[in-house]
Amino acid sequence: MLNDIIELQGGRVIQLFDNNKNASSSIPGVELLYGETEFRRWVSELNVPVASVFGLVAIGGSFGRVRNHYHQMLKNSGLKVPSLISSDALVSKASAIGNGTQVLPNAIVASGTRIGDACILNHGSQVDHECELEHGVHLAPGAILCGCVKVGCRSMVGAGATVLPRIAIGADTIIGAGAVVTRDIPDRVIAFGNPARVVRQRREDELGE
Ligand SMILES: CC(=O)SCCNC(=O)CCNC(=O)[C@H](O)C(C)(C)COP(=O)(O)OP(=O)(O)OC[C@H]1O[C@@H](n2cnc3c(N)ncnc32)[C@H](O)[C@@H]1OP(=O)(O)O
Repeated sequence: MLNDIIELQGGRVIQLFDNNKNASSSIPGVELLYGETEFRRWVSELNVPVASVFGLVAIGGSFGRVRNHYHQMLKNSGLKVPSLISSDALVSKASAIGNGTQVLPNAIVASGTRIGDACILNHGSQVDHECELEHGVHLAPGAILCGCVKVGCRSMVGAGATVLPRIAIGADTIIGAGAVVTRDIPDRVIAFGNPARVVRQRREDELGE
């Protein structure tokens, strides 16, 4: 989908990178290189100014920490890391969206919201007035944040979950798909159900590198 949005906006993907040696290119005609060393070599051999090339991290799921890491790596390499907003999303001019954040088709962002860097607002997600999302948050498809909700760094709100007004969700937390969140949820836990209850802590190895 990111490639579709990029092409619709007149851009073109020229290179893909992955850490997984078994991965293959998802875009016909676009080469896939592996690992950070290859990335740095590619940047050093660019025959255009590095700041004229855009970079984006395409890592979803609950890997906010990994997404933030590579977002920072792209920025440190000198690439431009803009937000990518689908023309089929509805984003209030009175909202602030951070670098590297991706807003996919049918997402809605209301006025007075503040969204950090390297976030994903997936298809059909809704962020109502005056919400605050820290860096690396992922709203899965159809997740709904009512007004004045806060979501901490790297947390994920699962598909179709609803978070009631003025609720605060901590950092590195996952709200399970379909949950209805009626109370504040702390850092680094998994919570789901209606009403959502904390089910367990997240282990270090679940947070990514
Ligand atoms: C484009 C995209 O696809 S973006 C990605 C979108 N992905 C999502 O929205 C997924 C969000 N993740 C979830 O909802 C996951 O199920 C998690 C994170 C809540 C799983 O948490 P875990 O602690 O690992 O739970 P686990 O999978 O071991 O399941 C434990 C029990 O909870 C139940 N359970 C798991 N998730 C949920 C849920 N969201 N709501 C209700 N019950 C659930 C399971 O059925 C299982 O029940 P059982 O013990 O009776 O068999």
